[in-house]
Amino acid sequence: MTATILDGRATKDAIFAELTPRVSALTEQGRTPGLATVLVGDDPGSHAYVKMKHADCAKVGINSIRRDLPSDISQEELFAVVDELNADPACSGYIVQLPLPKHLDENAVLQRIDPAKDVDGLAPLSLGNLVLNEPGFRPCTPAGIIELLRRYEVPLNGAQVTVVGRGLTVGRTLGLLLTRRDVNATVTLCHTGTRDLAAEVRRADVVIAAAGSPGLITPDMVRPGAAVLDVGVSRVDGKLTGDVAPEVAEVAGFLAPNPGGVGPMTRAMLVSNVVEAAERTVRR
Ligand SMILES: Nc1nc2c(c(=O)[nH]1)N[C@@H](CN(C=O)c1ccc(C(=O)N[C@@H](CCC(=O)O)C(=O)O)cc1)CN2
Repeated sequence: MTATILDGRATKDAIFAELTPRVSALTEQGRTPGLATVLVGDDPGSHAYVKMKHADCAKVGINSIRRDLPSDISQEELFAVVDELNADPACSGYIVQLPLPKHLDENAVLQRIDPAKDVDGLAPLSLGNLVLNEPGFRPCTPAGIIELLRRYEVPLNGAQVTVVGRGLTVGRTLGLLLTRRDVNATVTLCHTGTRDLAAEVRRADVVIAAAGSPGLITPDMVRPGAAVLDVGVSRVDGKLTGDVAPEVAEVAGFLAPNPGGVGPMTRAMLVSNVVEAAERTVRR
């Protein structure tokens, strides 16, 4: 068996094609959406992601604003940038690229983002809305994973999903989205304290690997026919390496590779959230 590839790049392009007329309609009304990014420091991965986000904006006709800041910026100086973007009418929404340098309080920064502009869905109010099942922006990677599975018709209703990794941007928030009534999956959230990871992965219909541990998921751990999504990011000898061993493609029914799977979907969901933020904004 060779897995059907869950092609995140093609799916992102399809989503962009759906979003472009909505952006054009806003532009005709003088309400072109604007995405701002806040990038602190010189981490090459973060720089690459931010560059891709601005290229995406250009593709669909969204304005972009960049705030690239030095790694020794103080908390107060960073707050001032956040406050400026909260007040800027040209900015429909913005993201603070994570992780931030260790001396900065990430949670305090996320807390300061205007919830109406939180297109990353990672600020406390957005996370609270997710827990309470209230409308609001959803975190981009979990939303992208569910959208990718939906478009390839991988069943989630009643499915056993094993998520590996409990980070904020993927595992923790994905568990909340997958267990909503409208998705209805049963979720096992694994982490470094999980006693028998292989057993948890083996009983899954869908495996989402987001541990950042190269080659962690091996073919013997995967139930034949299962859907496997590789979200882990590590650099091995300068090369992007995922959590899923390449041989898993011979056992899985569906595979979201890394790169080319969930990463582009994260960006598609971000652009979608920016368009929604601009549509919600009442003209002054
Ligand atoms: N504020 C946030 N910070 C981070 C998030 C996030 O959702 N919000 N998630 C990750 C990084 N991330 C988004 O910022 C991200 C990861 C991957 C990709 C992507 O398109 N990857 C490509 C390949 C990239 C490469 O070759 O290096 C792919 O998978 O095909 C986009 C965005 C952490 N920080």
